[in-house]
Amino acid sequence: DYKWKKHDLTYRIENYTPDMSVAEVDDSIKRALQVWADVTPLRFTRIYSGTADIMISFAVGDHRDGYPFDGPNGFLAHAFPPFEGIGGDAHFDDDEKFFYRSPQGYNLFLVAAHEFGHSLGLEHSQDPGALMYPTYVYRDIDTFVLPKDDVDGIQSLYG
Ligand SMILES: CC(C)C[C@H](C(=O)NO)C(=O)N[C@@H](CC(=O)O)C(=O)NCc1ccccc1
Ligand SMILES: [Ca+2]
Ligand SMILES: [Zn+2]
Ligand SMILES: [Zn+2]
Repeated sequence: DYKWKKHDLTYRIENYTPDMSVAEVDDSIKRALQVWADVTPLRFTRIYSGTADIMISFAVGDHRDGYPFDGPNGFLAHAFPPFEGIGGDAHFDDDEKFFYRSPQGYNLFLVAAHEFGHSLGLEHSQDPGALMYPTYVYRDIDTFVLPKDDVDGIQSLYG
């Protein structure tokens, strides 16, 4: 079980997608981390330079980590479990169209919340209602509540 040995984690947004405004990306990322902070002792602090525990970036195709992206659709993003170095980092495929609030395309908040589950040590879930289910499902982000399977999963690591 990979898990963070500390509860105060830092994150850094290294670059931005042209699909959304900077403020919309910042808010989506912040709220996606808050989903997990709400149910654990974990706290997330944003930094603007240097190396954060969770380095967040948008990339296309081969971006030199051995897991190249694949153009539109297919893989949307990936994140590394909490081991040293690249562990925790989340990469988003910028060949996707990310949205802030529209049900079309892919909602950045939902994708990021899923990825940060991986960044914190969660694997995929078999529960079709879980956020950590392997494939993206649109959900109304205004009424989004972290499904029980995901709460149980993260609390088994950091409860
Ligand atoms: C084997 C991994 C690298 C596949 C990758 C993933 O799970 N990233 O976390 C991924 O991009 N999965 C696609 C689905 C797929 O490739 O079939 C996805 O939609 N991931 C983002 C996602 C999944 C569930 C809820 C929200 C977002
Ligand atoms: Ca893709
Ligand atoms: Zn990557
Ligand atoms: Zn995943």
